[in-house]
Amino acid sequence: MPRMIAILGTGKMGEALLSGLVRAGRAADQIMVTTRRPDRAKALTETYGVRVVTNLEAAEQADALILAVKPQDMGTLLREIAPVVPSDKLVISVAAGITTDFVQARLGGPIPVVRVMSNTPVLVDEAMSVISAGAHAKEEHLKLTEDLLQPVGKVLRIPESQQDGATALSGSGPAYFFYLVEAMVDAGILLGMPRAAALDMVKQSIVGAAIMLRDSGEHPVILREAVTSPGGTTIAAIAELERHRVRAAFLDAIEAARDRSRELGGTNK
Ligand SMILES: NC(=O)C1=CN([C@@H]2O[C@H](COP(=O)(O)OP(=O)(O)OC[C@H]3O[C@@H](n4cnc5c(N)ncnc54)[C@H](O)[C@@H]3O)[C@@H](O)[C@H]2O)C=CC1
Ligand SMILES: O=C(O)[C@@H]1CCC=N1
Repeated sequence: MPRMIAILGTGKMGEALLSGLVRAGRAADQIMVTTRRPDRAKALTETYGVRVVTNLEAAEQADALILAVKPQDMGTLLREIAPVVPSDKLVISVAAGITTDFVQARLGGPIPVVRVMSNTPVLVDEAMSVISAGAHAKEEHLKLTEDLLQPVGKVLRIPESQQDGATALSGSGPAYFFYLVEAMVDAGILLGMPRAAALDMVKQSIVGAAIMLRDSGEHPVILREAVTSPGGTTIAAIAELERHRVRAAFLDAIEAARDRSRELGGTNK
């Protein structure tokens, strides 16, 4: 395990990872964070007891760097820290679209880079994190990355060529489920239910369905068929979803997210 870890760019994702490291038992004095805003620095120190440092201090002093700035800010950050990052430092990038080649080229030298796409359920130790090794990252670097991420959820190794797809599927994935919940609650309102009651019904349904899917080992088609009585209510709803081409909309939507991930990597200089 790296003795000192630094998170550079501690926004929503950076903080989610920070909270996971702390819950997993890492001492606050073994984590450094960087931010752009002084009020954010104060809040992170007060909440987690971690040291807020500059990007250069983090890059010099930490054994592993987690880069969690937006893809659009990655080029600037890498240019800033490149002069002080030694070639044996593990660099983990969690940014959508940013390739390990992009990071290596800007840091210079044979730096071990691991690309990660996680998601916000890191906050409840139920993240889906997918990881890929850059050209100079070895088994030990993948193992270290897994050790960091396993306490906050599931970790899967994938080829880097699948990272943009995974970003669209599991990185953005939680947002699709929240969107679905919003839409279903609206349907409850349309049917005359109080908002709070509709939200309770939908939340418990999605949690129950998610746990069945995870724990039963059954295929989702089987689970859906078990709900769908012949001539019943569910098939009436499914018929409307099919009529509105909701499945096709998901295929197009996730393809668009994959394309946007590629674009974010490509447009950054
Ligand atoms: N939000 C999400 O669900 C997920 C986000 N990601 C990735 O995580 C990264 C961050 O995303 P969010 O946390 O949503 O964005 P965010 O905007 O909340 O966080 C980025 C943070 O980096 C800081 N920052 C920017 N440039 C900096 C610099 N040079 N030095 C220090 N701090 C700097 C910003 O002030 C901000 O606090 C992105 O690359 C995104 O693709 C990955 C998976 C899921
Ligand atoms: O929306 C985004 O760009 C980030 C990457 C995956 C989830 N959120």
